[in-house]
Amino acid sequence: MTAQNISRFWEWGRKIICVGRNYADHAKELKNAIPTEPILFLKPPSAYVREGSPILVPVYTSNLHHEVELGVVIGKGGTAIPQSAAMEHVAGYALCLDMTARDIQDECKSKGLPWTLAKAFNTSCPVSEFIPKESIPDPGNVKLWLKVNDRLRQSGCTSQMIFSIPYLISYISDFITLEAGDLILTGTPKGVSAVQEHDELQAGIEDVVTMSFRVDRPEQ
Ligand SMILES: CC(=O)CC(=O)C(=O)O
Ligand SMILES: [Mg+2]
Repeated sequence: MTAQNISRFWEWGRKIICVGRNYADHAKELKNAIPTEPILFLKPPSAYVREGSPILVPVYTSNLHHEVELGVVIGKGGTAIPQSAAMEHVAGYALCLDMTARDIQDECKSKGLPWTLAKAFNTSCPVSEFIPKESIPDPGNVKLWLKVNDRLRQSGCTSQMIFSIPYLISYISDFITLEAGDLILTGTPKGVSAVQEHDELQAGIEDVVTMSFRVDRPEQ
């Protein structure tokens, strides 16, 4: 195997592990209980989409939501990683969107079914360029924002997370072995809302990165 460059982590074909309801203000806006333990779900590597390519609205949803999130890129794998060593496993970060077919998620929730079709479809994980670890000295205190067609929809700070990044790395690695190239989506702050075909999404981490994506329908 040729040497892989972590700054192109989306090409590694590794796991995307997502944390749900990690911000109390978002849990409340969807009338969900505040979790006492992290809620986890997965996206496949085929969910990645990079700037220059569109976010495609699945044909089966009429309520596709944006969720802006800080992504943590794992640089060194491990199992049962203690919180005290967790940050040694981080290579860097990425700004991410957890695109969610909210109507499908609501239906799955009411039937007690998994969220796969709501969360893991193609292009459900737009990502920014790789952000080296040194560029975000305190990942527990960074401001995230998202605009749709120039209107601010989400603005939050990772200091509002219920479970910290070291806690999440340690918790996840107790159940799922982390590997270099894995990405952890750390949850979204409040302000999630629907997007439509032709919308322009812009998102950023204050003073660090911005990215933009257009929303489209797949060709039939
Ligand atoms: C209710 C959700 O979709 C959970 C989620 O993904 C989040 O970021 O919170
Ligand atoms: Mg999310």
